[in-house]
Amino acid sequence: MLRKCLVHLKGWVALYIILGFAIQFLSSLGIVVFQKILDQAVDGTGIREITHWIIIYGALLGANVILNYADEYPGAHLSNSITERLKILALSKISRMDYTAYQNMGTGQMIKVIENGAAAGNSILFTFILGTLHELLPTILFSLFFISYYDLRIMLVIAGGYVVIFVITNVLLKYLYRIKASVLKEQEAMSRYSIRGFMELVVFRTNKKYAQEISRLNDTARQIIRKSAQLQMIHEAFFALFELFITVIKVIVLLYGVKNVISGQASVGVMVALFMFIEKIYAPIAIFNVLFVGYKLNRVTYQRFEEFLNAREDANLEKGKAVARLQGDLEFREVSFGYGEVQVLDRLSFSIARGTSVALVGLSGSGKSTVIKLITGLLKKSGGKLLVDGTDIDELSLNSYYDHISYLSQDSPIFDTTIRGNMVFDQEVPDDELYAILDKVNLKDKVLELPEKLETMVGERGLKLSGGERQRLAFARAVLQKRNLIILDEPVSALDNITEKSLMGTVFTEFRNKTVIIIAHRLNFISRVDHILVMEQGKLVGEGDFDSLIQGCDAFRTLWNSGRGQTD
Ligand SMILES: Nc1ncnc2c1ncn2[C@@H]1O[C@H](COP(=O)(O)OP(=O)(O)OP(=O)(O)O)[C@@H](O)[C@H]1O
Repeated sequence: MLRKCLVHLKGWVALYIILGFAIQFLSSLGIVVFQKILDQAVDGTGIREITHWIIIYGALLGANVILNYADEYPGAHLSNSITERLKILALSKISRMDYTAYQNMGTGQMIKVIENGAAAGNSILFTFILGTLHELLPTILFSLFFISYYDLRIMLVIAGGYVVIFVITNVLLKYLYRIKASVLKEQEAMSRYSIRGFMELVVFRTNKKYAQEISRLNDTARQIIRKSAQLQMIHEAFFALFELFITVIKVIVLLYGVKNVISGQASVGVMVALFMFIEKIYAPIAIFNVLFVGYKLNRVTYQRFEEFLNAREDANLEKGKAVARLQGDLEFREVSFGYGEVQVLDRLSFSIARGTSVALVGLSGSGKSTVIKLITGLLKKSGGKLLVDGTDIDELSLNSYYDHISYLSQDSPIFDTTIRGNMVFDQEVPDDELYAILDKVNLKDKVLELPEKLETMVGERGLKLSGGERQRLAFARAVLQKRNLIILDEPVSALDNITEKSLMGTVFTEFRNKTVIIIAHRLNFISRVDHILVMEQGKLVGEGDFDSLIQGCDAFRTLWNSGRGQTD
């Protein structure tokens, strides 16, 4: 994935590296020119000759300033592109991900894995790989080259010392990995605990859950802080170790340098230049060591992101027979489904004829939503056949199937855009038509009252609307879509009885001759549907119209008499 990112940005990468080499070459050349100026001054060369070199020195420094400034642009472009690209990759992964893999991961944990992973990916590519190629490598190469030009032995000692430190680093790294992996796990747990608290203020406040969650977070945070401090100290130890090594080299160079200057074997300029190169080489080698440790640790984080990117995908989204037209005939033939070992549906069989309205009823946990998720292709059956217009759903391309269905779930059926955007996405539909539909779902007056009317932004998950208004707006979208299969998963749970009655009236007129599948706990409108399926513990225990079920199905009668079906 990271390689793909680099290839995608190859032009910028090449420019960034070339600029890095140019900057370091000019800067090293500057030191050599400085050494010449110093030695000529000590030797008593004429001022005209020296001025000539000083102008060259100034020009080199000036050119370097300009290149350094120009270098900022590709740097900023690359660092931002990498993070954003990885986040886009993550969202596009979710668009293809198998639904059960998505459920298993959990939103809070997934967000942390993505955030950490994108940041780690950026550190690996930009900070480590590109940072090494752009700055560290040219600095080290040019410095070693020029040091060897003055004294080959010093160059060899520095290069050898570096190898020793690098080996020690690698040994210590194994210990660091373990701490890092456990910090990551704690961070993901923290995100998992906190994300619902951030998102669902009302539920948490009224259930007085915040105190418990905050105490849980406190424990986790303490672990993270302790382990992160440990990590930081070990990390910094690499830097300190190398600094110590370079200090020894500097003392040795000073000792020999002063001796050679006194005996006339070396010039002051050469000694100063050597010191400048050692200073120059010290920082990148130490930084490389730290970056290398950072890189190895980031790989641990990135691996978790990669596991997410490699999560199972829904093979049916694109592959399979394209659905050009959907009539809306559905048939479950001995369909079974389970979550792991737990069997939820057991050889379920029923048919839904095109153009009919069907209600799925049953006690909580009886398997209604599971049936809907199988019909929408989110869950995959473990046995039997689920036929859509005579073809098994596993053979259909789901993305083409979705062009023909309207699905309204009970929670957040709204997107963070305008009222218009929620109804039509990006289609052009005249305002008159939109208001006519809003009228049908009892939302026209509300929208006309808003200062920005159809252009009003509804907020994240439609939070600026009431629950019932959100559901009615989602209904307006379904009416406008004019699809042949309409799936309504608890569509009226947030509505009062009067609005519910009027909206269900709209359903039966607007969706006449379409296949409509409704899940509902409240059975107020149940006598109006063509067919009712009664579920109990993953099995069908009755089906028929209202009258026949009231007379012949105990489970249905119990549900009806339990008060759910009584209109106020
Ligand atoms: N992700 C899951 N992992 C494991 N079991 C699950 C999962 N989702 C649902 N179940 C189980 O599957 C069974 C059927 O659940 P389902 O959501 O289909 O019921 P339902 O009839 O729609 O319930 P409700 O009316 O409460 O929404 C339940 O026993 C539930 O505990």
